[in-house]
Amino acid sequence: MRIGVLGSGSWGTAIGVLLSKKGYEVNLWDRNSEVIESINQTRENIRYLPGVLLPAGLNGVNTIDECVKEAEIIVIAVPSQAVRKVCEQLRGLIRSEQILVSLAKGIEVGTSKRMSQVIEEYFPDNRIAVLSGPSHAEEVSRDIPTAVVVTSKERETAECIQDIFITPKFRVYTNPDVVGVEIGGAVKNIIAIAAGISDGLGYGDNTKAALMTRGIAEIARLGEALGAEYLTFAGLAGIGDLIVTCTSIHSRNRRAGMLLGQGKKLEEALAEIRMVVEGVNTTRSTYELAKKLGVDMPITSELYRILFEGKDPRYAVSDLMLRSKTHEIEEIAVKMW
Ligand SMILES: NC(=O)C1=CN([C@@H]2O[C@H](COP(=O)(O)OP(=O)(O)OC[C@H]3O[C@@H](n4cnc5c(N)ncnc54)[C@H](OP(=O)(O)O)[C@@H]3O)[C@@H](O)[C@H]2O)C=CC1
Ligand SMILES: O=C(CO)COP(=O)(O)O
Repeated sequence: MRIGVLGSGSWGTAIGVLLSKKGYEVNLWDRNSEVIESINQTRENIRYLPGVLLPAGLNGVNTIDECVKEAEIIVIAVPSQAVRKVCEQLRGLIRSEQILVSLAKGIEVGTSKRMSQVIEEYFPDNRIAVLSGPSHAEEVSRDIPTAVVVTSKERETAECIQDIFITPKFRVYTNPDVVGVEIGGAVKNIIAIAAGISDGLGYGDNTKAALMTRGIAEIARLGEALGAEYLTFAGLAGIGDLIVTCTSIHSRNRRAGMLLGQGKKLEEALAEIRMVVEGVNTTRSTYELAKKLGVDMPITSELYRILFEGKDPRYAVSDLMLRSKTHEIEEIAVKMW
């Protein structure tokens, strides 16, 4: 089987390593031909995944056409705001029997669309799957045990991708809740920036636990308003990914937050990280979406003010603490009192 991976950033490369180690022939494309040349010559992605040997079955290619032409599976591994641009480039190159797998975790700015919705706009006749969950590229590429989830509208598509991606070190579960899996994967990045800010300000474990727990509450509120199943947020794409992103040294979202908490400006933080920090754009799109749907998302709203209106993070924390007092879980309060 041949698989085409679009985007040789850290995640595209790590997934390329996993699939080629499993014996598939993997073509890896990137818009930057120097990266591809360097990958083919040195067998390492020095910029995005240093220290990981790229197997011989992982082949860098220079054109998107060459990458997808003979592939049965096409993996889209670019940042979320670039998914539409890549779909534009794929127009006329895709056959209806090819399965498209989205790895991007974000919500599109301007349309508030999930990534599978963007892809479906361009390729309505193709089967589409989404792979998500707690999975840092630095660990997956080094065979560190990881568990993720794959979702699709069709059970067969999810199970097909499960079979292709699963390894003894990369356990893949299926979940039919496309909305829940995509919302969990996208919105946890907002909470991870907030958790990083808390660390950068020198706050403690209590603060972070509060942010994570109240964070999953607002993620689930948004998800349910969009039709997701509440229990998905108790799973790998929900609390699982939230835990790893809020606590890992590998998380770019958390690291960006730490720099903001230490007093850096957003532009300075992003320039220092030099990789995508999905939570920034997703804060904008989620803030707009929550406003439109009338969903209360206090952490997202405060982060929006910090990122885009220059609010001092310390005032944001105290404004969160001083909100009017309320029940922890409204449904339980109504049921039991
Ligand atoms: N890294 C991880 O551990 C994980 C990441 N993800 C998700 O995967 C997605 C990709 O992230 P990741 O690989 O980490 O990002 P990186 O920042 O590591 O790499 C992004 C890659 O996408 C390329 N790119 C950026 N814009 C475009 C564009 N318009 N057209 C084509 N290529 C483009 C970049 O090219 P260039 O160098 O030229 O800018 C780079 O090769 C994100 O949504 C992320 O949330 C999900 C799970 C784990
Ligand atoms: O989604 C991820 C891990 O599951 C990657 O998170 P970061 O983009 O914050 O590094």
